[in-house]
Amino acid sequence: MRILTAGESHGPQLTAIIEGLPSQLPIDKSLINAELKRRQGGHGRGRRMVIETDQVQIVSGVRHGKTTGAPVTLVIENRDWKNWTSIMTSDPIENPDEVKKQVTKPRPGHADLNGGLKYNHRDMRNVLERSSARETAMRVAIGAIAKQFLSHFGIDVAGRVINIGGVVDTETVPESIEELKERTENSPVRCLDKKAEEKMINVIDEAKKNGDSIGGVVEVIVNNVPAGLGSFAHYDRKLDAKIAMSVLSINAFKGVEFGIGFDAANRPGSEVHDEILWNEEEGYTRRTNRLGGFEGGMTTGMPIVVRGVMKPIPTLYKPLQSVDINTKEPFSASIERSDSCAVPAASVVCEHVVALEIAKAVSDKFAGDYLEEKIASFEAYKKHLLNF
Ligand SMILES: Cc1cc2nc3c(=O)[nH]c(=O)nc-3n(C[C@H](O)[C@H](O)[C@H](O)COP(=O)(O)O)c2cc1C
Ligand SMILES: C=C(O[C@@H]1CC(C(=O)O)=C[C@@H](OP(=O)(O)O)[C@H]1O)C(=O)O
Repeated sequence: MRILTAGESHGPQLTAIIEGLPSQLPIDKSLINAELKRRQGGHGRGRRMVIETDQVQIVSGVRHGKTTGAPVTLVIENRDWKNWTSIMTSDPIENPDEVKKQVTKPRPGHADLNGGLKYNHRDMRNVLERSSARETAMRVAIGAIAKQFLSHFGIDVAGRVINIGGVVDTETVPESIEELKERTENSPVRCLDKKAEEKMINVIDEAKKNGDSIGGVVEVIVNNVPAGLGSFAHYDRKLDAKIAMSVLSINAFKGVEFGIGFDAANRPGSEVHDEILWNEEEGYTRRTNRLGGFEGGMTTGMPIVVRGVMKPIPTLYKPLQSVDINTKEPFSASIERSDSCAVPAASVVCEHVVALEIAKAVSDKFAGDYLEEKIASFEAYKKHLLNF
């Protein structure tokens, strides 16, 4: 599967092309829109989310509700475009007043300065438009199609928030993924524990009041993954590595761990590795899942448990030292519209980027140009797993 996204945050639209989906895959647009709505929510989001009501348009590759095997093109319009048309389109030479609106004050923590230096943009709007996490709306739409594909293989993906600004949700994940979904859906910060939820909301409100921002940790769980997705044979076929790359590609994500993750450094091997069991109904299973579903770049058949840490949002109302690239003078940050915490939204994004990597791995392993052909290959492999 190959995927390309394009589009500026305040341009007319986001676009994606997905190539390599099998034909005959039913696509339910309302399920994609429901995921887009989930991404727009969460306590701590800024005013932009009041303007946008993200809806996907499918403009190629799907006919009568099913993929044809041709590239699928998705479009999400930016409602905010109408408020930015002049800034986005006026020529600064013809309209010198527009020069005043150029972005010359880079924000520490955002892509502004490095992007300006690299691409020689003295108006760093040319950087921020594309480095904006607006792009994650399209990543969710693509991931929502990946989830629909995975549902035919019984694979289910869900996510939650486990830390905001140091307030940790220590509640264990319920065994039923449906229960996990329902409980996090009813939380404005997408966590499980109600006491932690209240504290997380307070931490976000406090940060906002102080002109500051706050980050956190999200967790994604993937159930019913067969053993053997990915490969040990070459570095760029290791599925845990691909997932790690995808999680780190989410704006503001700075670290990834699987299962007990970094805590593995503090334990002896006997308290890290997952003992192997066998029974007739399930074949090979594990006594524990401390490695989060991966050994040797391949799935073990246990649930995948992956976490990502998001740094606090860079755009602050409280000034941080920076330099105007024209005057070279220090400045105090001007007040701009921004999220104060986007960790709950990012947990939805994380679910979808992980879903896409799993979908690619399933699609690679189970041959077929149409869905039923892939399912037949998957069923044969499941028999092999039981007979091995
Ligand atoms: C869902 C989401 C919403 C975000 N909203 C904002 C925002 O409102 N303001 C901001 O400065 N950064 C926001 N960010 C983070 C920036 O996009 C990110 O820090 C920037 O692209 C620089 O990339 P890096 O932090 O990965 O180095 C958001 C990130 C995500 C995932
Ligand atoms: C538009 C989205 O998030 C944006 C991500 C973002 C950034 O710098 O990453 C900055 C803000 O953009 P704006 O300045 O237009 O308010 C967020 O609103 C979105 O999530 O759909």
